[in-house]
Amino acid sequence: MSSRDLGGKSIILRIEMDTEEIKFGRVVTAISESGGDVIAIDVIQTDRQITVRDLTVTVTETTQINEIIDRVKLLKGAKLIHVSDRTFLLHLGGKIQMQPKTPIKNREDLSRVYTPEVARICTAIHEDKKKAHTLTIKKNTVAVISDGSAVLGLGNIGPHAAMPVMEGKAMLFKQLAEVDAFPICLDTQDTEEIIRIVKALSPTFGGINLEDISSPRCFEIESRLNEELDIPVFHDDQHGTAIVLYAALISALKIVKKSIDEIKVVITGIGAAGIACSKILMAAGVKEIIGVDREGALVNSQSYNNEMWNWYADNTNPNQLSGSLSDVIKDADVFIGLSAGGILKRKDVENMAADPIVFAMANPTPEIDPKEIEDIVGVMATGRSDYPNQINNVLSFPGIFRGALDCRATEVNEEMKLAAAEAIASVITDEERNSYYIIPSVFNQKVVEKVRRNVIEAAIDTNVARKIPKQFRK
Ligand SMILES: NC(=O)c1ccc[n+]([C@@H]2O[C@H](COP(=O)([O-])OP(=O)(O)OC[C@H]3O[C@@H](n4cnc5c(N)ncnc54)[C@H](O)[C@@H]3O)[C@@H](O)[C@H]2O)c1
Ligand SMILES: O=C(O)C[C@H](O)C(=O)O
Ligand SMILES: [Mg+2]
Repeated sequence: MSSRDLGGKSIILRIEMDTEEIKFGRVVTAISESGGDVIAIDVIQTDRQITVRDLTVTVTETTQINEIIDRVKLLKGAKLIHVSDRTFLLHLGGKIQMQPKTPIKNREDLSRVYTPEVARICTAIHEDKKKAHTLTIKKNTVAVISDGSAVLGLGNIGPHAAMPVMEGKAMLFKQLAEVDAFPICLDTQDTEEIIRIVKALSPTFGGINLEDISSPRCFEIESRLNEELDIPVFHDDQHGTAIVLYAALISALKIVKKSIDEIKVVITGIGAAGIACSKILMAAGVKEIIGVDREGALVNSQSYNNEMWNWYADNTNPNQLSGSLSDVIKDADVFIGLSAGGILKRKDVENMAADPIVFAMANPTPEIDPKEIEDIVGVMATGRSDYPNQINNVLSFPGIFRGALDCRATEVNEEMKLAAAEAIASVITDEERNSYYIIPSVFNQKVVEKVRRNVIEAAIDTNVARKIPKQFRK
């Protein structure tokens, strides 16, 4: 695969040219020398001397966009009128909208959906609260709630800046699983206040997907809400990620022919995702996990100002390896990155055991660029959609909530999470599996249906389903 196939971004440059001063070919050459690839040309206006063209240009790195702009501005006879970034264009006005299910065409419709007839529905729900599940959007609606404190790997960028990610999650819920999801970004990072607000919002929703809330606050917020609410509360960055990671690791180990109880795993970023992934791997039989955060490997001889880290240090790193990532990664079979872009070096991967598995899952920039190590890895994966092997929680959250809503589950318990991981892993057959295809694509239609089915079965088996969907009745 060429580097151009990976991570392409495109911009449209509107350029006015004085044909007596500059030839079009010079403009194209300048763009390509700055790393851009002109993939389409639209003539907007032309007369004998002046022509205006829109050039669609793809780049592999965002930094190349500025280089191209600066270079074109220097060309004598060419004037850059404007630059449109297609990603920004797509975000104008946000990415989702509300739509009524039925039109209000006349007075009769009006009195049904609204006063006076709607009052009968309100009274029915007042008399039997369960009816909210059938007579309101609660049946099919999930809140995607963030406080903007750990947005992708961008960190604490606040609630306004978190919104595009939450809108994106809402789109995916709808497109992949027909779940109506509503993004809500809170202007508070106070644990108690978040718990209070989410509880107060909960009557509207059939489930709560917590997103991009940093650790350790995310643990308390999720567990308290789960105790206090009767609808599923699921922190996507913890469990959604762990489920998909586990499915991908089962598959990758088959390729490198290693057994789960013999591998040494190094995980960077001992936050929400890193801790949840570690726990699922321990439950699956991994014996040696070393967690590395900013100050190096977590060891139980140290006491941390973070209860989760103290627990983590007591329950991992059996050989008490200490030091930096480069120190502890020697002979590791698996690297799992859930920290920040660019922190893993080629030298570190060279020091790993034979056929190393590298899952660099930080978003949007992975811990290492796959191109740097493609010749030395056994299996490589990232969290991004523009590289092969996308290990991203989008493979789990749509199907999990689809299943949970369909059986009106009161929670998403451990059995349901494991069942979801098995469902994802089962989509790829032994014949299909190869090092570039360890995990199904987000667009593989079998994923949501298999996850949904497994989640409902596990919910029924563990008595957390309040409704048995028809196809599951014995
Ligand atoms: N691919 C996926 O599906 C997926 C899912 C969840 C999270 N992630 C990614 O994982 C990362 C962490 O997300 P989170 O929700 O756990 O956030 P978090 O804030 O809860 O945890 C991040 C942890 O990484 C540590 N960290 C940051 N920079 C580091 C560095 N240079 N070296 C070592 N440790 C470092 C932080 O100290 C923190 O403990 C983000 O990049 C996020 O995009 C990916
Ligand atoms: O949003 C994503 O792409 C995955 C994950 O939830 C993350 O925070 O990185
Ligand atoms: Mg997230």
